[in-house]
Parts: sequence; C-alpha cells; structure tokens
Amino acid sequence: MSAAHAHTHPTGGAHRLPGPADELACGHGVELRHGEHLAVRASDFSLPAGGVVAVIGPNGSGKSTLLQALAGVLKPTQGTVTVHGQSAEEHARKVSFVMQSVQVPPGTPLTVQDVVTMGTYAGTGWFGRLTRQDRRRVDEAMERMKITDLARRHLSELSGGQRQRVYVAQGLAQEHDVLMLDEPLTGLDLVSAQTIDELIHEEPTRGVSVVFTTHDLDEAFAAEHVVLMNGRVVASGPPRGVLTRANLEAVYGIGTLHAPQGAFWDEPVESERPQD
Ligand SMILES: Nc1ncnc2c1ncn2[C@@H]1O[C@H](COP(=O)(O)OP(=O)(O)OP(=O)(O)O)[C@@H](O)[C@H]1O
Repeated sequence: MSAAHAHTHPTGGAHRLPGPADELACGHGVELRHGEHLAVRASDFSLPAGGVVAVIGPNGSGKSTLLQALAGVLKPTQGTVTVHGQSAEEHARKVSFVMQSVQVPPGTPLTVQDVVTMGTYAGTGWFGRLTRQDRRRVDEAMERMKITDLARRHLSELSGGQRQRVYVAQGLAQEHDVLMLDEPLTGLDLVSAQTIDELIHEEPTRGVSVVFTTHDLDEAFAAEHVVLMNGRVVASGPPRGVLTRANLEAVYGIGTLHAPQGAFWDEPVESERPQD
C-alpha cells in the first residue's frame, strides 16, 4: 500500500482504497484540439480518486491540454472525459484549476487578499456577500500557502514563487473535491516549491484528489499514479510501471537519459522505494 492510501481522513474515517467506485476520471477515445491543431490523439485512461496523479511528458506533449479537458474547460473533439462519473464540464464547478503562473503588469491594483478571495466567487458569484465561512476559507488558504504576511501587498510586487503560492491559495479558497495544477513547481524558489509540494500531498488527506503536470521525474515518482504523455497518453498507472527506462526512452528519445549508477531505475534504489 502506498503512503497516501494509508492516510486517515481528518474526520476519523479510514481513507478508502481506490476501486471501480473510487475512480476520479476516465477517458475513452479522447481526442483534443486547439482549433485545427490536434494536441492529443485518441487516448484512453482511468485515474484513481483520493490520491495524487502526476502528468509528465516533454514540452508540447499535451499535458496542459489534457488537464484542461479534465478541468472541463476544453471539450474533446472525439470521445468522452468523465470526472466522478459526470462529464468533465458538469463536474467543473467542483474543480479548482490553478493555471500556469503568469506575470502581472506593474501597478495591477489587486492585493494578495483580493486574488485569494476571488477563489470564493465560484460559490458566491462576483457580487455575492462573503459568508463567515468564505472568510475562514480565505484565511486558511493564505495560512497554508504561508502568504498571510503578504495579504496587503500588490500582486505585481511579488516574486514568481510568492505569486504562484497566491494562485494556489486562490484554488484552495474555492470549494473543491479535485485540485488541478498546471506546472505548479516549475522554476520556484525552495520555500515556495516545498510549500506547494506539501500541499499537493496533504490534499488527499482532506478528501481532495490532486492532478498536476510536471517535468520532474522525482515528483512523478512521488505520486500514486502517473500519466505519461507524448501527443497522446502513452502509459497510465502506478509510477514504477509507467516510468520505466523503456517508456522514458521511447518518449524522450534514446540516449537523452544518461543515468548514472544508482539512478532511480537501478535495482538498488528501486528496492529502497516503499512497496505497494
Ligand atoms: N491555445 C492553443 N492554440 C493552438 N495550439 C495550442 C494551444 N495550446 C497548446 N497548443 C499546442 O498543443 C500542443 C500541446 O500543448 P500543451 O500546452 O498541452 O503541451 P505541454 O505538454 O503542456 O507543454 P509544456 O511542457 O511546454 O507546457 C502543442 O503542440 C502546443 O503548441
């Protein structure tokens, strides 16, 4: 059993093992396009609920596109994507989708608190009154992302890592049962990367499934489930079955992975990894 499946839910109930009823998402013959551009060729996949799913692959391999389809913001041109048994579009309200961090123009008048509070608008609407519970969610989200001290700072005054934590906090402030993050750990300072990494692995203990895209093999190995992309879903399953040398060389090209002695796929290191 992997570590995340052994977690106990904060309400006291044991965290359930994935089974057919515990499927987070499922794709059948999914083809995804941006306009005319075919980004993901016909793919099938099944993702387990209640854990962390990492989507990995080279640049342009369709990771963000697949995430957009799972988040219900991009409709497949062929096939179906379901999330918790509903179409991805129907389930979109319960998904917090944190997109890749973008720089904001200097002078943007929004404060950190404003941006995090926007996360609650999914429930209240833009002109709805914030309830006490909304405020609590905003405060808690800022605390978890360690940005409480920055609450009154303008977004444009923050470092890239701080800004990324603000966007993740906005996602947390929204009511959700799935958290999807597009390259949340790319190019971050150590504290920001650690804070977001902890969050990714903590959310399942609160009953939230996490799906994120990454370029980092270690991050993918730390997930319960990995989707390997290369213009389609090449492999989908537990990390040790998917991140094999053969699969990685097929996707990244033979010779691009120079593994020193003791690299992740060598037996001595593999056998030290926690066993399922
Ligand atoms: N809005 C868009 N319009 C047209 N083509 C797009 C659009 N977004 C992505 N694409 C194309 O679709 C393909 C998949 O892109 P996608 O962003 O999903 O890849 P990715 O694996 O997330 O890449 P990266 O690691 O560089 O972020 C690429 O060929 C890309 O150029």
